[in-house]
Amino acid sequence: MFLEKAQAAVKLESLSKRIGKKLIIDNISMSMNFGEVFGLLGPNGAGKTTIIRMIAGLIKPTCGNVYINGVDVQRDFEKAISNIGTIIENPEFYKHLSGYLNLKIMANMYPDVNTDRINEVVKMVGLTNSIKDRVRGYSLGMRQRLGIAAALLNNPRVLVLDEPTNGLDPAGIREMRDRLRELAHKDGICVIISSHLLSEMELICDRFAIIDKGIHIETKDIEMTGDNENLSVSIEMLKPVNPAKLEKILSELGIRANSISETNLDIEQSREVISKVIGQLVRAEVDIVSVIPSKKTLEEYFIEKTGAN
Ligand SMILES: Nc1ncnc2c1ncn2[C@@H]1O[C@H](COP(=O)(O)OP(=O)(O)OP(=O)(O)O)[C@@H](O)[C@H]1O
Repeated sequence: MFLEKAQAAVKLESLSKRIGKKLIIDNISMSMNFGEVFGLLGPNGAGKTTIIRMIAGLIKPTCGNVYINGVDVQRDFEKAISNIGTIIENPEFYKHLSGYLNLKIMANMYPDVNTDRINEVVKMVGLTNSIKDRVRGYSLGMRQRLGIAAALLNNPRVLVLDEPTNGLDPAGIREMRDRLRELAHKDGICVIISSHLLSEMELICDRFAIIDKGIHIETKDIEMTGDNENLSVSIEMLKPVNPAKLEKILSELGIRANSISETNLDIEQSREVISKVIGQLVRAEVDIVSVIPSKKTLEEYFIEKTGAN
């Protein structure tokens, strides 16, 4: 267990892919860990699917290496790939059969997958109550989850999903998010997903890499997409206050607001200064209703980093 934690689940080392004259992936290096949901974020055509296909061993890199749990995919393909469960394209099922029978048929492809394991993966993706129903009656979200169950049959340590939220409604996306986070955080699986739907990725991922035109722009913790040093907050007041009074309080602290009205004050300052402002307002008998931090969205962050419009 200790070894698994120390070892990257997936390591990309100077990875490039050229198709014809086009350099689709340009010298990408990054690592994904066990127990995390890792996102590949980028606009259409950025190269996310190409990276995922190389991780899953479906296409070969032009140069560089992919290691799965320390095993080089090029050198020891079978051993490396035995650690991976993947859904790259929409999985096909026999619609007239139950979810359970579909899994049973797929389980026959593996030597060690028994009924217990089938029941286990069904539970992991939250399909226990409907697994005996025909797939024809499943919602898209349920089919996606059945696909994940199929990808988990062989007990992979790495799960790779290309655009898993595609086409799902908000409830389906929430369900998918909860399942994927549980697989990572509870079962210790490294879950890698790609998407260009930034707001959803912000909710699902622990870390994400921004990819643009085949280039790795940077990797970030989701927690760090908010401004590290300064925090933007909106302070709402119960009763109208003369803005001049508010301005005076701020100027005594040597700061200015982004905007001031009789009932609202927007400031962007360090946590310490924000705390002082709140203290001064309270001492000046300004009744505060709420202080709401406005976190930078992933979308704003992404646009800032890639200059995309
Ligand atoms: N077999 C191929 N032959 C030629 N070009 C290709 C091939 N596969 C991918 N590409 C090109 O490589 C680039 C990256 O494609 P890729 O599908 O990896 O992007 P993506 O980030 O997954 O995009 P999307 O979000 O639209 O799925 C695109 O410009 C695409 O046209």
